[in-house]
Amino acid sequence: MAEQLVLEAFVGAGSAGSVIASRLTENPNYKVLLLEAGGDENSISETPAFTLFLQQTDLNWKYKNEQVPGACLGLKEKVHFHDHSLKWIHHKLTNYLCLFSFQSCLLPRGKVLGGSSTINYLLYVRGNKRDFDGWANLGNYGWSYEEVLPYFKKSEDNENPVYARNERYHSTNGNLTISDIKFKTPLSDIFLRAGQEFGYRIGDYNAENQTAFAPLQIFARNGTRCSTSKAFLHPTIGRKNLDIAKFAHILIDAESKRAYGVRFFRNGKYHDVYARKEVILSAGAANTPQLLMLSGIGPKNELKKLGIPLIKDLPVGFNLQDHYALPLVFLTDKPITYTPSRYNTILTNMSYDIYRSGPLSVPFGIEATGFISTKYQDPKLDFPDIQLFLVSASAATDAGKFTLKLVEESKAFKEVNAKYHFVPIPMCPNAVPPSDEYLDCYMRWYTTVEHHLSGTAKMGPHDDPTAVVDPELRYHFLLILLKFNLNFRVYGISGLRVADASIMPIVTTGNTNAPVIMIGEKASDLIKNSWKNA
Ligand SMILES: Cc1cc2nc3c(=O)[nH]c(=O)nc-3n(C[C@H](O)[C@H](O)[C@H](O)COP(=O)(O)OP(=O)(O)OC[C@H]3O[C@@H](n4cnc5c(N)ncnc54)[C@H](O)[C@@H]3O)c2cc1C
Repeated sequence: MAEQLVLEAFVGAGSAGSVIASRLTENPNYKVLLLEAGGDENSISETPAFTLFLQQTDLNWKYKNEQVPGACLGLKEKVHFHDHSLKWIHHKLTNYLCLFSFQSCLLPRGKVLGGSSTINYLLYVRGNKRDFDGWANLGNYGWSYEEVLPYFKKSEDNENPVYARNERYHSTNGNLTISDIKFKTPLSDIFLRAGQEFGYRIGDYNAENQTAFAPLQIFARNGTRCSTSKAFLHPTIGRKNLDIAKFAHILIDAESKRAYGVRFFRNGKYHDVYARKEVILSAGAANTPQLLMLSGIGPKNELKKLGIPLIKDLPVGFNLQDHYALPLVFLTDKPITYTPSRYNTILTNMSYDIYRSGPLSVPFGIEATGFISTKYQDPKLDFPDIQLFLVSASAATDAGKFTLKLVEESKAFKEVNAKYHFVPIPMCPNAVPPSDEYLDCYMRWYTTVEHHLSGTAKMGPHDDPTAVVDPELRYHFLLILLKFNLNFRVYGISGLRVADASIMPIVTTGNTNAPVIMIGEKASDLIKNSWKNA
C-alpha cells in the first residue's frame, strides 16, 4: 500500500538536480525531497584515473544504443532496453541525427548521487559564447551569454590564480572546486607547443575566447573528484528541510492530467509524494524523457503503440544530440607515454595516497585540450568545430587534415618521432590511410560518443512546435492548461519543470557538465522567483 508524504518539491540528484536541491533549501521555508535511483560515491569514483572503470559498476545505468545505419558499425552487440519508451527514444532520435547517432555504442549515465558528474571524465569546459547567444536568438529569453555568465561564476571556485584574477569570467567563491591537473607526461607540453607552432594561443578556453590549446582544468578538489554531490549536497548535511532518499525510482502519476506528485518504489513498497509547489525533473537527457513518456507526455503515436494513455502530445525526445569522437592512435619510440611500468608503480601510488598528485590524479590520462576550427568553420568567429584531447597514450583528432599535420609535421612532435598508428579496416579494404575515405570509414565503424546526451526536452518559445519546455523550463502543456483552467492555481499546482541536459536546444561547444550545472543554478533562481511571486 502506498504511503502518503506531503512535501514541497522533489528532484533527481545529478549534475543539475544536486545544485537545485542545495540552492532551494538555502531557504529554510522550502522543504525538499530529493529522490535518486543510485547510492553514494565510492573510492573508485573519487580517483580521477579510474573514471573508465566506473562504467562497469552499478554507478552506471549501463544503457546501450539501438542499431542504426551509419555509425558504431564495428560494435557487434545489439541493444536491449527493458523499457519500451526509452528504446523508442533512442531508436527514433538516432535516425534523426545521422552522424550524431550511434548503433550499439555504450551510453553510460551516472546512477549515483551527483549523477553523471560522479562518473564523468572531470573536464571543466563551459562552451562558447555563441552557444548561449544562439539559444537566446531562438527565443529563449534570459539565456544569452551575458545572462548565464553570472551562473557559471556562481558555482565556481577556481584554484588557478591566473585565471581567477580575470574576474569578469572567473570566481573563487563557488561550491565547485576547479583545478589544474597535477601531473603531466612530456607529451602534454609537446602537444601545447605543436598547437603554438600552428598559431594557436595557449590559455584559458573558458574566458574571452574559446579557441586555444591548454592544459586541462578539471572538477577536482585536492586531487579527488569534485562531483556535484560533493560540491552541493555534502554541505547540506544537517539541513532539516532536505531529505535525500537514495535508491528511489521516480514515476510520475499523471492520471489527473496535472503534475502533482511522484510515485516511487523503495524498500519493497510504493510511496506517493505530493508537491505543494512544483515537480522538478532532473533525471538527465535519457531518463527525463522516459519518465515523461511513462506519464503520458510525449509523441502521441508512440504512446499509443506503447498503450500509455496520452496526457499531452509533445515532441519529447526528438531533439537528442551528442558529440561523436574519433580516437586515433599515435606511436612514439620515446619512453614518455603512460605505461603501467612507468606510471603504475608503488611510488606513483604512494604519491597519490600521500600528496593526491601523480598519474592517478589525472582523469584517464587526459592532460590537455585544444579547440580548433576546421575548413568548415570561419576561424575569425572563434566558434571552434573540433575539440582535441591529448590522452597520453593516444590522441583524439579532428578527423581531417589538421591533426595529421599537428603530429606528423610539427617540429615538437617530430622530436619524439610520433607517427600515426593506422590499423587496416577490413570492411573498407580500398580506403588508404590517412585519406578522407579512410577516416570516414574509421568513424562509422569505430565510432565513439562523448556522452554529452542532451536536448530531449528542448527549451523553446511558445510558437516553437519542437519545444517541450518554455524558457522558464516549464512544460508548454501546463501553461496552456493554466490559461484555460485557473483551477490549477486554486489547487496550488504551479507546474512541472525540467532542469537538466534535456533542455539544451542545441548542445554546447565542448563538454556538457559545466553548462548543466549552470542550468541548475539558473533554474534554482527561476524556481525561487516564481515561488516568491506565487
Ligand atoms: C562517462 C561520461 C563522461 C563524461 N565526461 C564529461 C567531462 O569530462 N566533462 C563534462 O563537462 N561532461 C562530461 N560528461 C557529460 C556530463 O557529465 C553530463 O552532461 C551531465 O552530468 C548531465 O547532467 P544531468 O543533470 O542532465 O544528468 P545526470 O547527471 O545524469 O543526473 C540524472 C540523475 O537522475 C537520476 N535518475 C534518473 N532516472 C531516475 C529515476 N527514474 N528515479 C530516480 N532517479 C533517477 C540518475 O540516477 C542521475 O543521478 C560525461 C558523461 C559521461 C556519462
